[in-house]
Amino acid sequence: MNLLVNTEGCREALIALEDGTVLRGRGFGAPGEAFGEIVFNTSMVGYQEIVTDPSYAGQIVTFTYPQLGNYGITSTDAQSERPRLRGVVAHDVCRTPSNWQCVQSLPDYIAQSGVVGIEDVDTRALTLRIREAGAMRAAISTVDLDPKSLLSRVRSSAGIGDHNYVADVSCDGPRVVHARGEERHHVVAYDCGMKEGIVEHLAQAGCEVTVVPWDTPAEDALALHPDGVFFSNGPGDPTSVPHVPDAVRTVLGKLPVFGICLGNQMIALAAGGSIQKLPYGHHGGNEPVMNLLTGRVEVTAQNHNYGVVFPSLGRLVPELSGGVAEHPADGDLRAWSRARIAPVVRNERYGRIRLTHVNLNDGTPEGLQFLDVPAFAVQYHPEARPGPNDSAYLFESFARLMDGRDDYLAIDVREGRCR
Ligand SMILES: NC(=O)CC[C@H](N)C(=O)O
Repeated sequence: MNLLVNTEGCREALIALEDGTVLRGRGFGAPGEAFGEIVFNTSMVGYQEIVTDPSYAGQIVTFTYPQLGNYGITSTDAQSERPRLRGVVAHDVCRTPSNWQCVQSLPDYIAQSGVVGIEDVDTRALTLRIREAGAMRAAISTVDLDPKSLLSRVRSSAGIGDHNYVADVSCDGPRVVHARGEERHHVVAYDCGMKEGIVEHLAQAGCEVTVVPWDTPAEDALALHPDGVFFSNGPGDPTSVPHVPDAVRTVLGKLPVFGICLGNQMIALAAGGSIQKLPYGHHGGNEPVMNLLTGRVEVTAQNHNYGVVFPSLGRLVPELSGGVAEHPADGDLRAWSRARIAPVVRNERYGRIRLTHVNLNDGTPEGLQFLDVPAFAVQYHPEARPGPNDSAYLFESFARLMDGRDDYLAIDVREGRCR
């Protein structure tokens, strides 16, 4: 019998939310305090990929799956060099993981990076609060155990939009990742907090990838003579990120462009579109999305709080939108998926832009294709770290766009499967 008692998990801790919710639990990870925006993630596996996803910078993540850390931390699954989120909220955390690849426990891993965790929390109740009140400011503390005091400090803390988190998580200088197998194209990838899984998928699609810092002038990127430019995922409020929409604008029309998540938002902003904050975002591994060009539904991995307002990109072109001249009055884009139409708007800067993907849970836009310049983007995560591989074909789509093909998006999902 193992008589060793691990006292590390016995620290008392509080979590306080801006709406007045305060829950008591036990600390794990680093002791101390974490202030940030609270969101919930519904993935059932993949906590290592989630805690190392740079898009969570500035956020506290509540895991709805009740047990966290069972298979430990491996040397292969991290999406960046260290945990990037501010805090972790869990129901039950495992300190004795079991997995042949395990190199460390989750609590030790996040402690090393100063990330504070709280467990023994009713994460279902907490998630219902976030669903009702929306993503909001919150704090975990193992030092301030007075609910009133912690709550008032949460209410006077900075909001996520007050800081450009992209600058915190991007790389310091360029690096090159070689294509797997035969090199088909050279891509410059703007690292706004780029997940390692995206770099790998681009390399697997035959791209030599030059990863560059987020604020690289577009002229410097073009001077590398790439075949295409990629704009990555990243943290925070997209309207607080300077430079990148300008870089998109310089590149659009000159070279093929692909964007994922924050990259999609940067491309929409470059086209003069607007961004809205969703109530509690999409953070999980089972969001159904319809590809309006093929009618296929992809089960997707997602992690975003903001979304593009599709009508803000332009007026509908009825002859390319099944004769429809008005955007759906309630803003629910599932009307287009039911009608099996991929509507097209006329954008003042870039001409025709097509809606290619729609979220079937809430009718928000998930993909855009520019018809008069070579560019497309998705709001979700085709690299799926963690998540299903249904959308991995989009990396092959980018390669085909760089080959000059028009039909690059309407490919069978099975052709793009992860190798
Ligand atoms: N994963 C991402 O790129 C997220 C984009 C942006 N920070 C959002 O929350 O919407």
